[in-house]
Amino acid sequence: MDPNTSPPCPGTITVRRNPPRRARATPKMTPKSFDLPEISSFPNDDVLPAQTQQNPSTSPENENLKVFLRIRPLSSSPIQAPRVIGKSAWPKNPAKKNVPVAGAKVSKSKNSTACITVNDSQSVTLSTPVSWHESKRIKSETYGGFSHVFSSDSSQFQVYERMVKPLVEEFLGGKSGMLAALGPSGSGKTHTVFGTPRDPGMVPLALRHIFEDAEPHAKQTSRTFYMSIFEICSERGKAEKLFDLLSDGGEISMHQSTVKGLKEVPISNTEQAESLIAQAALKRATAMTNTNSQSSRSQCIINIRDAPPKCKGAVNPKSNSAVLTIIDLAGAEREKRTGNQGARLLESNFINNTLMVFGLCLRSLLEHQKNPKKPLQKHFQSSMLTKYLRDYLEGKKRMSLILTAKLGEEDYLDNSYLLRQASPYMQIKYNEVEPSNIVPKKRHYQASSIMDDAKLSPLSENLKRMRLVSEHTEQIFFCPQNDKRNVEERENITKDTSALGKLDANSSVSFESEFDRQVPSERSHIIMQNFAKVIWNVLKQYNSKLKVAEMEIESLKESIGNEKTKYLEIETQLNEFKARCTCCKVGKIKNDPEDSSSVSLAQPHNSEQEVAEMEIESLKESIGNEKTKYLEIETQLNEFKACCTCCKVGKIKNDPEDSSSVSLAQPHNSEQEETFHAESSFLARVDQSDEEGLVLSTSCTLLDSENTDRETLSLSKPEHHSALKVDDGSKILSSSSKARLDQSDEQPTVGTSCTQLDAEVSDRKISTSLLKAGDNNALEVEAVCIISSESFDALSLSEVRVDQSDEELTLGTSGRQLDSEKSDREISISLSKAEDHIALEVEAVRKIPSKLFVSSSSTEDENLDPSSPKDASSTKTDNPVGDPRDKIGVDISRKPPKPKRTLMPSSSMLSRDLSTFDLCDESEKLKGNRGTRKLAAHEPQRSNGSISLLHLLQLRKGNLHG
Ligand SMILES: Nc1ncnc2c1ncn2[C@@H]1O[C@H](COP(=O)(O)OP(=O)(O)OP(=O)(O)O)[C@@H](O)[C@H]1O
Repeated sequence: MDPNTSPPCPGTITVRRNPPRRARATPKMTPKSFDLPEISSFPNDDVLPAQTQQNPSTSPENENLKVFLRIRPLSSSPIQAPRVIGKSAWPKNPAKKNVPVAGAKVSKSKNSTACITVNDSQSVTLSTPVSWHESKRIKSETYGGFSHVFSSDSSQFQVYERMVKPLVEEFLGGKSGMLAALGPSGSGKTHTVFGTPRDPGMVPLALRHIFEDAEPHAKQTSRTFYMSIFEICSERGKAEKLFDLLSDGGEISMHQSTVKGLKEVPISNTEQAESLIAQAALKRATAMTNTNSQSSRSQCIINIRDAPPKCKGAVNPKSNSAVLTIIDLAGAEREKRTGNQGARLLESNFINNTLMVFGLCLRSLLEHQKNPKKPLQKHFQSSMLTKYLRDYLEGKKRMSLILTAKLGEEDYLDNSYLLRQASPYMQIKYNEVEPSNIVPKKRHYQASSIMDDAKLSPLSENLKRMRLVSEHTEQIFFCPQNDKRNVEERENITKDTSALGKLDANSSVSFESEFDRQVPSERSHIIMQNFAKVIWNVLKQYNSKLKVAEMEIESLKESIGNEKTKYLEIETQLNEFKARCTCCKVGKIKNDPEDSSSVSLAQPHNSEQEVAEMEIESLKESIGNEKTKYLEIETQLNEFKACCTCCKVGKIKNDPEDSSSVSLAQPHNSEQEETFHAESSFLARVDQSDEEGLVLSTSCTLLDSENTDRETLSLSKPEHHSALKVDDGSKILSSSSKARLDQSDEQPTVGTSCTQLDAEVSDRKISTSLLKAGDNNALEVEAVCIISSESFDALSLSEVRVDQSDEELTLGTSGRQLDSEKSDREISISLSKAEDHIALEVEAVRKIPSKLFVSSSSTEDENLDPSSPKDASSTKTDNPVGDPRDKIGVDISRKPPKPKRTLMPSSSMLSRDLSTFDLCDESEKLKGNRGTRKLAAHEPQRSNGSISLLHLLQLRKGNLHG
C-alpha cells in the first residue's frame, strides 16, 4: 500500500465488537405491528471528548515538530585564555563571567576530522572516530527526517530564512511560536541565537524582520512590540533562579507557568531591540569551560510579544497577543570534556538535568501522541524551564528545535547523544495548536517522573518522591469502596507531601515553595482526573452494553418477523383447507348429533391459532370417523343386500312377529283397521327394534312439534295396539296377509308416496291421500284382500319382492331431498304431514328384509319366492293368463297406475346413513322380547286370511310343480 495515498489516522476511538457476528438475512416480510421504535445509537459525539473526536481534516494544523540541525564548523584554533571580546558581539557580564578553570585543557587539534557527514538537506551520517574502529564500536549512524540540515558553511541568514523567518511571519500573523537551540556545549547555540555584530543571529534578524514589515503599517495599526529577556540558572546547583536580563538584574519568580516580575520593554525599532539584546547578553551568566570559553550557564529566554491593536485607547481583551520565543539553552556537558569541578560541576548537573527534563517532556508528548491511552507525563513540573514552556511541551503551541552539533570527531559522543535524544522529536505532531497563550483547561497528566539518571541527585530524588506519592495517591483514589479511609489517606499524604517538601528545604529551597504550591492543586487535579476516568470507563461499558442490547433487539425483531410469517402461512393453509373441505357443509346439514365436530366448523372461527389447530385435528378425526363409519355402513349394506337376495317372502308367513307386530296406526273403522293392520305390520317390524323405535320416535318428535297425530299417540302406546292385535286374531291374520300385501304392494304404494313426496304441494296431498289413501287405497287393498285375499297374497308376494329390491328407491327419494338445505324443512314437513304413514312405511319397507327373510327361511316357498324382482315387474305389467297373478293384475288395474322409480345415486347415501342404525340387529333383540310374547299369542290363532293364504300358496305350488 502506498503510504502517500494512505488516509490519515483519524483521532477517534474504535469500539470493538466481540465476538464478531455474521450478517443475517433480512426477513422477507416485517409486519407493521412489529415496527419497534428505533433505538438511537450511543451519543459518542456527546460523550467522547473533543480530543478524540476531532476530525483531522478540520484541525488547524497537522504538521510535525520542526527539527533543524546545524553543524558548527571546525574550530581553527584551540580554546585559549579568555579574551576580552567573547564569542559574540554582545557585551559580557563581567560580574558573572568566571575565569577559565585553572588547569583546564584547552586542546583542539587543527587536524581534527569530521564525524558528521551531511547526506542531504534532511539527513546526516555520524561516524565514529578512526581510533574507535579498532575497539569494534559502531562505525556510523545515519539520522534523517530533519526539517533541514544546515551544514557547517551555512550562514546565519540562510538559517534564518529557512528556519526562523516562517516563525516570524506567523508571529506577525498572530500566531505564537518558539524556537529553542539545543546541543552540547560549544556547538554554536548562542552563536546561532544571538550571533555577532558582524554576523547577527536569529534574534537580531527576527527583530529586523519584524520592524521592517511592521514599520510601514505602524502608524495605521498602532502596533507595539514588547520584549523581555530572562534567564534560569542554578545557584551552585541547588536551586533554580530567574533573573530578568533587561532590568537591573533583579531576581524574579515563577508561579506555575507565569513569571512574576518580568519586565517587558516595548520596542519600536531594530536599534532599540538590539540594544536591549546586547544589554541582556552582558548580564547573562557565562563561564569558561574546556569546551567553550564563554559557555552559557543558564537558559536564556527571549520573548517578543506583539501587543494587540488598541481600540480607542483600550486594549481589546478578546484579542490574543502572539509571542515569539527564542531560547538559548545551556549546552549539555560531560564532565570529562568540561573538566568542571565544585560549583561548576553543580551547574553542569543542573544544566543537564534541565535538559533531560526538557527532553522527557518532548518524549512524553511523543508517546502520548502515538498512544493516546498513555497519559501525558507531568515532567514539566520538574524544572522552571519546562514549566514556563508547558504549552509548547504539551503540543498546545508550535515550536521548532535547532540542534547544533560539532563537527569534530572528538565530539562524536556529544553529537551521538544529541541526535539519539532529539531525532525522535521530529515525529511530534501539532494538531491541536491553540491560537493564544490561554492556558488550556483540559489537561491529561499523570504525576510521575522517570528520572533514572543518577546524576539528577537532589532534583531527581524530589521528583522520584513526587512520583511515588502521586502513584500512591492515585491507587488509593481509584478504590471507591473505602471512602473514609481514602479521606484519611489523602490527608496523610498531604501531610507527608508537605513534610517531604520541608525535608528537602535545605537542598532545594526553590522546589520547596513550588512544591507546596503545587501539591493542593495537583491533588485535586488527580482526584478529578481519576473521577473522570471512572466515569469514562462506566460510559464505555454502558456504550458496549447498549450496542449488545441493540443487536439483541434486532435479532428479536427478526425472530418475531419469522414467527409472524409462519403464523400467516399456517393461517393461509387453514383457510385453504377449510375452503376445500366439504365436511363443513355436510356437518351443517346433518342432523346427526354425532357430527358435533362438523357443526363446530360452522361456527365462527376462533382467531387463536390453537383453536384453529384443534379444530383441524377434530375435523380430521371426524373425517376419519366418518370414513370408518361409511365403510362399516357400506359393508353392512352389502351384507344386507347379499342377504336380501337369498331371503324369501314366505318367511313372513311363518314369522311369528308378523302376528306380534301390532299396528302403530289406530284404525277407526274396520276397513281402515285392516289396512292399518297391514301397514302396521311393517311398522310393527320396524317397531320391534329399539333403534327403529328410536327412528320412529324421532320422526314422531318432529311430528310432535307441529301437530300431534294419532300415529304419534299410537307410537307412544304401541303395546296397547299390540294388545289389541293380540286379541283380534283375524286382524292379525289379516294384517299378516296385509303385510304380505303391503309388502308386495309396497312398491306401488311407496312409489306413489314418493312421487307425491317429490312435489311440495303433495305434502298435504300425501297426508290427505294417505289418510284417504289409507282409507281408499287401503280400502281398496283391503277390499281386494277381503275379496280376494289370495290374489292379494300373490300380489303381496310379488310386491314384496319388488319392494325388497326397491326399498332404496323410497329411501333414495328422501335422501335426495336431504341433499339440499331446503329439503330439511321439506322432509320435516313431509314427515309431519305425511302422517307418518309414509315415513313409517318407508322405514318399514326398509326394515322388512332384515327380519322376515331371515327368520322364515325354512318355510320358504319357491312359488312365493320369486327369484328376482324382474318377475314381479313382469307380473304387474304383463299379467300372464293362468298365473295367479292375473288377479293381481286385476287388482292392480283397479288401482291407479303407480310409476316405478329408478334408483337414484343419492339413495345409496341415504340408505347407508340409515343402515348406521343397524336396525336389523337391534330389531332382532327386540324381537326376542316382544315377539316372543306375541308369538305365543298369535301362533295358534290363524285367521281365515292366513289359512286362505296358505291354501293359495299350496295351490300355486302345486301348479308350479304340475
Ligand atoms: N556557525 C559558526 N560559525 C563560526 N563560529 C561559530 C559557529 N558556531 C559557533 N561558533 C563559535 O564557537 C564558539 C562556541 O560557540 P557557542 O558559544 O555559541 O557555543 P554554545 O553552544 O553556546 O556553547 P555553550 O552551550 O557552552 O554556551 C564561539 O566562539 C562561536 O563563535
